[in-house]
Amino acid sequence: VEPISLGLALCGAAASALTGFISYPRLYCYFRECCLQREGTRAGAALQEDLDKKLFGQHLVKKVIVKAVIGFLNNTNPKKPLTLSLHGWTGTGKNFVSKIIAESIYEGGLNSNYVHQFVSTLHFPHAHSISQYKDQLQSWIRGNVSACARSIFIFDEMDKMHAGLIDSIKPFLDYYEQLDGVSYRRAIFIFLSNAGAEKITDVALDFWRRGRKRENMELRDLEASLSVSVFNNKNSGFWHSSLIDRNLIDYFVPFLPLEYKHVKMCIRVELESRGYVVDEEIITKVADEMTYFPKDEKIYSDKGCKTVFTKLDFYYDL
Ligand SMILES: Nc1ncnc2c1ncn2[C@@H]1O[C@H](COP(=O)(O)OP(=O)(O)OP(=O)(O)O)[C@@H](O)[C@H]1O
Repeated sequence: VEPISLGLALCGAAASALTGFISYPRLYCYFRECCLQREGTRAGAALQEDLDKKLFGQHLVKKVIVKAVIGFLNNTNPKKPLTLSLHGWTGTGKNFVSKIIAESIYEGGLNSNYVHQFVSTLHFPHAHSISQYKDQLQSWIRGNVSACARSIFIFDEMDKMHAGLIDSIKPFLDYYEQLDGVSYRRAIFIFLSNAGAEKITDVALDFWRRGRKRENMELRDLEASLSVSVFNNKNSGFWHSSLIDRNLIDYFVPFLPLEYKHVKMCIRVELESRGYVVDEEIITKVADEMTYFPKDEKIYSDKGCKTVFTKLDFYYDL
């Protein structure tokens, strides 16, 4: 074969491979991450499985998240983006659940090019720069949703966000078909916050004191009062926010404070994932080292499952 015809043949092969890639986008996405990579049933199954296996003590969260996210992914014509506001005590799984949602839709999870995380104290630290942050946030979201309709935005530490900043994204969360040629209706916005944690704890404690089972707690026991308390909380990032006022938050998701037995479950999973032998004595020792509230009953871990992992290092270094 002459070099020139070999060259042509190779070009032909490359071209047909390229056409193959273009006409088989799924194949292309097998090698490179794609927007809308995993949808509907596949993403839903992954989400359900991960929540069932990995998330402890949060029956309400499982129920709401599965229903909200799967329903949204299966909807071919959503009227607005999905907006979830996750609330609860520290270490109860808010970041963990957002990671699970991201991983169910994009294999790369939080590292995916289509998943964007904002941390208030890191990305929006200065009160005097709010107007600049508002512009940046809008153009950042516009740019990313133009590139991929199924973009996921996670706003951590909402309670530390300066009041008013989050309202700058209101147009994107509303029921518009398009804004300047961009449709935001397939995007997902997740807000994380400790605001409302006291309210959730009060309801949980009340249940416990009345001898009722935690698992019998229903969303309606919490959701309405949670949204009101977040709206009226000056340190919630949602203080008098038009996002709540205009009902643009689809779900307020309450994370219950974790009990001693849940802390033990977290430790056990961590031991298994590190490949250590599961030693019940160590699990009990680490769980006993955590502090629990309220002062008298000592039911809930005041750091949830946070810090149990570093405590484990101590035992296994000995
Ligand atoms: N309910 C839970 N079930 C299983 N593991 C959990 C749960 N809650 C927390 N964890 C474990 O503890 C770690 C820390 O929790 P996470 O970062 O999700 O807490 P958080 O609610 O976001 O806290 P903060 O409000 O302080 O940001 C998680 O990565 C996970 O390993």
